[in-house]
Amino acid sequence: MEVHKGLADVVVSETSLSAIVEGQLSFSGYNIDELVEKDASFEEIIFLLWNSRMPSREEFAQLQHDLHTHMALSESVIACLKIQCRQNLHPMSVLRTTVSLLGVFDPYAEEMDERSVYIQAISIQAKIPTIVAAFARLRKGLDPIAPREDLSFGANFLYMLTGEEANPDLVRAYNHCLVLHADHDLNASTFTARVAASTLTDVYSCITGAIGALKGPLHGGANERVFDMLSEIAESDTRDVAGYLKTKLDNKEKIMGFGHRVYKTEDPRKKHLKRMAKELTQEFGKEDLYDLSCEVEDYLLKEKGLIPNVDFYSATVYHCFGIEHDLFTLLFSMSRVSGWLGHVFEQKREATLIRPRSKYVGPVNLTYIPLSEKETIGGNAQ
Ligand SMILES: CC(=O)SCCNC(=O)CCNC(=O)[C@H](O)C(C)(C)COP(=O)(O)OP(=O)(O)OC[C@H]1O[C@@H](n2cnc3c(N)ncnc32)[C@H](O)[C@@H]1OP(=O)(O)O
Ligand SMILES: O=C([O-])CC(=O)C(=O)O
Repeated sequence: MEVHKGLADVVVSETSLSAIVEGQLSFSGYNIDELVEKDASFEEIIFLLWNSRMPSREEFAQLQHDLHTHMALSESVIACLKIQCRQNLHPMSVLRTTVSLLGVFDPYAEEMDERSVYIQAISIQAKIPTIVAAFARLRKGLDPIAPREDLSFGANFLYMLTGEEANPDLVRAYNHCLVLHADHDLNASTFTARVAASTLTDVYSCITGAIGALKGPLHGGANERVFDMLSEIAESDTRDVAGYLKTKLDNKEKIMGFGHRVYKTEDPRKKHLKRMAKELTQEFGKEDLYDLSCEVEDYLLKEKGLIPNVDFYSATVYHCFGIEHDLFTLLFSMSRVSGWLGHVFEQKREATLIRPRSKYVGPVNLTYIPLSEKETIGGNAQ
């Protein structure tokens, strides 16, 4: 039995959502460079990932309407968020629990017909930004802000965080982030969603599992830790980039935001995020953060041949949006959920159970001794 550790390079399904070919990333045939350069809206990408084609104007308007209809949170969900504020929980755990909880309040949650599944999907997609913004405010003792029907998906999130409309440059940059993070082949969280969907379970279960997988530091959780690392270097007395990284590498620690299972020369999303990091740090007088990031990138490429992944420069970009660093991975999930849902639909249509094998390497032919025949430790029978 040949073992494919980590399923590296194993092709387990077909997809028409995203493709990585010769280092280029495309969504249903549209290169991400063009989508970003021509300012495709994140809502168009949601439609694209769910339908494998771009929307007409009418379809786009309908999707926006559906999103706005489902954005608001019920009092019950807000009450549960308040309870979670009192615990020392990571915000990704709060999101995971709250998305699962949405299913409790959704009368369609256990229905499997196409219309019900669409309502479950649109509700999850629409509510995640509202959950994140409400949680960000509640934990500071502030009231949540209701979503507005006249704002785009990204603008609404930034508005619900602060109660102020964000400036158009920031909204544009945030839309680019949403587009860039939307889907990415069979990454770990998408695979998690597809494994769950392959059992024909409900949509809430699939997305709850995917959020749990994205939270891990080797996946989406890296962006938060990138910021921890940059802060640690910046706040140290010496600001010794080379010394800091060398010690980590000598200790065989992984540097967050670097390395990738598929990309070995460049992550095609990086150039966009690096450009945005440069522009936004200039706008907000945080050039030191950008310069430090470039120093880290140069050192790791030169010394170890390591390249930044999507999580490296996104940390600096999200910081410039004024977002607390423990919420960074939630921003990622706000976008990636569009891809997860597209994959859930695709997997349900494929209707094949995902069930690989493992090679057994444990002991064999042991003799079972009943508990009653076992001596107790120290000889004292209970
Ligand atoms: C959205 C995303 O999920 S992007 C990824 C986010 N994750 C991170 O940034 C966490 C840090 N990176 C990593 O842990 C890894 O690069 C992963 C998990 C992303 C990819 O892992 P794999 O494809 O299994 O690569 P693998 O671990 O085989 O790495 C190959 C070599 O590069 C080294 N390497 C890879 N990434 C790093 C890193 N970030 N820091 C230090 N060394 C690294 C490995 O130690 C290994 O070295 P070796 O051959 O001497 O043992
Ligand atoms: O594809 C991966 O393994 C990780 C990644 O870059 C992503 O999920 O965006």
